[in-house]
Amino acid sequence: MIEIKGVTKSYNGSTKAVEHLDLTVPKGEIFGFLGPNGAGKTTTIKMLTGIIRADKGTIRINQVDIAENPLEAKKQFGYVPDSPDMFLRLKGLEYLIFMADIYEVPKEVRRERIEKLAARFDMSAALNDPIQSYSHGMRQKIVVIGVMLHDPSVWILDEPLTGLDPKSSYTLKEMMREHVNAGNTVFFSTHVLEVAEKLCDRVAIINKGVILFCGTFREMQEHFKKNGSLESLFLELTNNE
Ligand SMILES: Nc1ncnc2c1ncn2[C@@H]1O[C@H](COP(=O)(O)OP(=O)(O)OP(=O)(O)O)[C@@H](O)[C@H]1O
Repeated sequence: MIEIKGVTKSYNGSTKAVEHLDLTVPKGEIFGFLGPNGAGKTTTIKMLTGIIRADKGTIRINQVDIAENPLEAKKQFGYVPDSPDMFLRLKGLEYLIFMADIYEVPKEVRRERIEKLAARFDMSAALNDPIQSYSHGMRQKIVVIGVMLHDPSVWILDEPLTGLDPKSSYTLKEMMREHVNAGNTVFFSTHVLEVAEKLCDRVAIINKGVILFCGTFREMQEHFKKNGSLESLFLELTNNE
């Protein structure tokens, strides 16, 4: 479960990237975070994951406050950033072992999980190659596998489907659904309305750091239809597909 209350963040003391954000994502839900470029999605995700601190407000993951108890809070979630270009000199397998070590996944468990997840994402044959040699989609997949290795209950994914081929994208979406069906939480950002429509139980729309809507996709469509001033934003999002 994710609870964001009264969260505000400015950069350089002036640019308000996020203002008075309130959001609760319960267990059992895939939650889509939508918004145009520069809306505040990545800033929110960086605060959720403890990479940057909120100026005001509280963020709790499974009841654990990210500012007060960061280590315990970080054990609750797995995070896939918007850019998977990291640890490029490591081989895929070395990266996964590194992730398993950090999260103290026992040796027998990690081997089984690596085999299973690599097979599911068609990555088994690439595990002994350096990440540097991977395509964008393969880098994305190795990061996703690394996150899933410690089996966190909350997944926080920043544009996770960008660059994935249709089969891997299908696999990841299928895994998101399985994860929430098992009583867990998935929070992900996207520009793509179609993905949100098909996959999310609820969505929020953020623009210029402010939440404009939170509810089901169908409710959102109704909301935008009724509110003419929001129509252009809706079109902007649609045009990003
Ligand atoms: N490190 C930073 N320093 C100063 N301003 C920043 C910084 N990071 C983000 N911003 C500003 O904060 C606002 C929100 O940016 P953010 O990256 O959170 O948006 P986003 O919704 O993730 O956009 P995108 O979809 O383009 O990734 C923007 O106005 C951006 O220019």
